[in-house]
Amino acid sequence: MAGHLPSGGADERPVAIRFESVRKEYAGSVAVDDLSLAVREHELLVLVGPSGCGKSTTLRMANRLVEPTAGRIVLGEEDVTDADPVALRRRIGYVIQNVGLFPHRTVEQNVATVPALLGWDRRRTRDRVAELLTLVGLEPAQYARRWPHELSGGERQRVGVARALATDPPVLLMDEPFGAVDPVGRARLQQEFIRLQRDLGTTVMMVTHDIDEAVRMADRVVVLSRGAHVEQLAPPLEVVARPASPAVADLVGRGRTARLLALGRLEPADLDDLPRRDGPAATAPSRTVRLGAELGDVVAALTAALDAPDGTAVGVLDESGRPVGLASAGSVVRALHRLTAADPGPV
Ligand SMILES: Nc1ncnc2c1ncn2[C@@H]1O[C@H](COP(=O)(O)OP(=O)(O)OP(=O)(O)O)[C@@H](O)[C@H]1O
Repeated sequence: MAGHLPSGGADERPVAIRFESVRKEYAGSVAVDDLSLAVREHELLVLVGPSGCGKSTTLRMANRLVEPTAGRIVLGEEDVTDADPVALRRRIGYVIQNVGLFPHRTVEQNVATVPALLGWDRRRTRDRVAELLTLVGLEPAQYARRWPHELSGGERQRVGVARALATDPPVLLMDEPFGAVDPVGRARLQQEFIRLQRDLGTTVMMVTHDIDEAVRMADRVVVLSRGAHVEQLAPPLEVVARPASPAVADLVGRGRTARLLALGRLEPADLDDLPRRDGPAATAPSRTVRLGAELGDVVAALTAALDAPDGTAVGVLDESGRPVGLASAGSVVRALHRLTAADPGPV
């Protein structure tokens, strides 16, 4: 799912938000020590790290809900510390856990919060609300007049996203946006949100403490440790395959193989050769996968093939459906070695 930006391409894009040597102290204790970080336009950047490492503080400094003690935050060309905080927050969408919908306003009124502040006329507001509710998968006729307490957790979260997107802000900040949603609803919301974000091209900076959510959603992951110290900033597969420090390895450690299987893909170097035509008669495997398939899908195909007479390998087809080799358990292990090698080239 992740990694839709061209390899390395994120670094060539213009910067949407830049943190320059940012520091935040609370009554003498340091929440963010010395953070420098650039969020590129249109990217979905996810901050992940243990509780108390400074993720929320970092996010909240971008829209001036928290004032930095030192350093600069630049939004596009503009120093955020010079911006009027209220005007700034209208330009930056913000979604938090449990959404913070206004309980005594309907769904429609909640989504229309910022348009109302901006003095949009009724018709424009109503059209935009309908458009946004449709965008986040809530049928306007069914949902616009409901109250927040008449919604499920996932539906509330969708309304929160619609509200944050009401004026089509170029930048969206999200703090544990799906934290209160059950695991099944959460996975669906994540997928839908990624699609929405790509369609709209919104730059998103998101905070989570869930490494799985981070690697599933991010274009790039920032792993933080105490004081918002950057342990690693890289695409998801790189973080999982080659943790840059013991702290990252610790975060990724449990379930790392499963994550590699979800993120890694089958490449030509992983394959077993096709049986030679003049060799012992071999039946073509009945199951096949595509070159470039997720390793997890290769494992699933191998597992399903176990009952077949030729059960230790599956055929591999290229884009045009031509057989190019076989994939066995050995292929999967080779792929894992390749991905986690010290210098595997671009991933
Ligand atoms: N308003 C505040 N006053 C004093 N200390 C604060 C305040 N807000 C945060 N802190 C402290 O700053 C540090 C970083 O907090 P922050 O909320 O940014 O962490 P976090 O990584 O988002 O944590 P979590 O995942 O638990 O939400 C913590 O030690 C916290 O106790």
